[in-house]
Amino acid sequence: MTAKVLDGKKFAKEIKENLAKEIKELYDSKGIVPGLAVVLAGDDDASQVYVDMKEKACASIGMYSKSFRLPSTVAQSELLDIIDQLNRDDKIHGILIQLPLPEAIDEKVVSNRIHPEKDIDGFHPINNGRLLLGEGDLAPCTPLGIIELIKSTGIEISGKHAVVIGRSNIVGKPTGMLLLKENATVTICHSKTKDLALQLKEADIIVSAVGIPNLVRGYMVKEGAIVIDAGTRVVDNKLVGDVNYTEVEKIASWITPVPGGVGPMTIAMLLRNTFKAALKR
Ligand SMILES: Nc1nc2c(c(=O)[nH]1)N[C@@H](CN(C=O)c1ccc(C(=O)N[C@@H](CCC(=O)O)C(=O)O)cc1)CN2
Repeated sequence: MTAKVLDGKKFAKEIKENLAKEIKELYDSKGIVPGLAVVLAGDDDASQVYVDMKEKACASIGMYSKSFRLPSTVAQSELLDIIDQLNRDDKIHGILIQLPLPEAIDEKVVSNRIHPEKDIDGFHPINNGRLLLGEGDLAPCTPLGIIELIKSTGIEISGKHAVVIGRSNIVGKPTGMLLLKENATVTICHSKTKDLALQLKEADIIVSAVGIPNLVRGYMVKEGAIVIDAGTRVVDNKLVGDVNYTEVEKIASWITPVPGGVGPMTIAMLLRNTFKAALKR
């Protein structure tokens, strides 16, 4: 068997084209233009690229965007003031603090300052709590993109055994919750998991999100599994995931590439969350 490729880049483009139509309809019917504010602090190269990508994506679908590019020495109080101002700004429906933040800044304090209705990253404890309860609209973007990719295979998630590798608050845990909401039986593996291969062998769906190249090998994967690679690591100037693609594509039914799989879906879901937040106003 050779796995079919889950082309996140192509799928994200289709989602953005649909959103562009919906944004036009929203403007024509209610005069509302969804607005996203992106706050970047520090000079992390990858973050600069992601913020540029977000600005371009907004412009391409007719969404208003406003960016703040602050030095790594920015005071936490200044960041909080900016968020307070954006919380009050009627043109802004979504606020995103690009992670990682400089070390001196408390990520939790800053993220929690965003009004839950404008928290299009879905990181606020209120939105996390809603996700845990199987309610709410604003879940984190990468996990939402992962679910969309799995659904696009046409394979029913309900009743399947899904194994998520990684327990981060941004990807692993919320992906587990979203899979549970879709009635999968979910196992979350992490650095203390004793026998990863044993867990994976029973998985119909594997989502790996740890940033360890070559973690998921061909022999660990069940024939016909869907394998989603949300890991990212730069090795020799190249972006690589967690999955040994060459080995796993021979066993899986569907597989995401890195790059071009989960990454582009993150931005598509960010735009969709911002649109949803604008609809609620
Ligand atoms: N506030 C947030 N910060 C971060 C998030 C997030 O969801 N919210 N996620 C990541 C970075 N990220 C978005 O912010 C992101 C990562 C990767 C991609 C992407 O499209 N990657 C491409 C490759 C792009 C390239 O480097 O050339 C791919 O995988 O094909 C988009 C967004 C951490 N911070």
